Amino acid sequence: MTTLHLKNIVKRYKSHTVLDDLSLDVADGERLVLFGPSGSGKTVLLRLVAGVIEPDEGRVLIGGEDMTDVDAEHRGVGMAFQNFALFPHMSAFDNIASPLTATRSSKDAIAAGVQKVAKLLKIDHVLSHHPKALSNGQKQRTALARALVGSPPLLLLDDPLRNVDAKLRFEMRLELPRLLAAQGATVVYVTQDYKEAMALGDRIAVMSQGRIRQIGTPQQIYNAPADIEIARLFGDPTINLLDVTPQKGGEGVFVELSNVRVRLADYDGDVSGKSCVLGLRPETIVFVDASAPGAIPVTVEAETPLNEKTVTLAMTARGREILVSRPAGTPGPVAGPAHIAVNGAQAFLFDKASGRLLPRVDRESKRNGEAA
Ligand SMILES: Nc1ncnc2c1ncn2[C@@H]1O[C@H](COP(=O)(O)OP(=O)(O)OP(=O)(O)O)[C@@H](O)[C@H]1O
Repeated sequence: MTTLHLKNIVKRYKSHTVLDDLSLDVADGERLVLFGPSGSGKTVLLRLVAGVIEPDEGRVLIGGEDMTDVDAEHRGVGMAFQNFALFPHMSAFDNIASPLTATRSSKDAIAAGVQKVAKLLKIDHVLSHHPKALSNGQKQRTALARALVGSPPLLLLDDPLRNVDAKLRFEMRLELPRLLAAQGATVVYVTQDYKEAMALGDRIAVMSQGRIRQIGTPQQIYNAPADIEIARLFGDPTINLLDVTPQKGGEGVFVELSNVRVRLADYDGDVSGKSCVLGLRPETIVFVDASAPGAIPVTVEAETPLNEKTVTLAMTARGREILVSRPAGTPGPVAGPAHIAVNGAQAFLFDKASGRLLPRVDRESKRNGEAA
């Protein structure tokens, strides 16, 4: 295990600033996921940590040591990239063994090391095969095995599941955390898949345009996305976003949806009269009877049954579209008039002009303040 510190990294390609004064601290043994849209700079950042490319400005510290000017092979880093990058003329065994061969380990030690990691990744039966005789999933595991075999204290994984089929990706998403924990390395893991990010990361750094926009645990980011763009990146189906102007009434702050008041318990009067965007996760909305308190009339337009959930598109009287998600197998309306209820305590308010999440009332400190 080791630590990684990036200090004020700048990387430019001609006039294009790809990494823009980026700083990042990864703790000993932490699994940090770099998550962001295509082109946000994730791969460049990883290659820079590996020592494959140099920053224009800033420092890279591994285990507290300044490695900015140290060659890739002397950084003690294991890497696996999305395109596998296996040597085509070598067997899977030799591919996996290559980092150990480079350090002149004994033949027995190499064989034992390769066998152990190949068994862990369930590719011990294809070790004699050349890459062209391996499935994509086996290639991906071979590349991963090569990254793991030298037990590097810092492991860099660049979207290693991108080129594998959905079934294997699902399995690996379950297996990888255990595997990486057993390895005991500090891990920086790149993905464009928010589910993978949430399954694998102790923390997630959300990147966009060469900067880290938010960093936190998966739950922190899901439950308090820093802005609308991040809220949209996490969640399937995507979060509902509705223009609203909160008001203050006797019972606190509320917004009106089809003339029905939805109380926002986590917000105070500061947001009253502001142009806002209300964020509602589809899984926090439920279908209810017309007589239920807070029932909002809608028309059900379409229903999409997926494996684990059913997603319904509903339309309010004012023509606002709302997605509702419920676990598969639970009953709900298929078409026509219906009613939904919104849980205001699980809603977000974003400032419409800046897109930033508006601060919620810290109930704990409020309570303490009142007690004092
Ligand atoms: N060698 C290079 N020369 C010029 N521009 C480059 C080079 N390498 C990367 N870039 C640019 O840097 C930006 C960030 O690229 P990067 O590969 O890091 O994105 P990414 O977030 O990893 O995307 P993806 O998820 O699609 O892999 C892109 O605009 C890319 O075109």
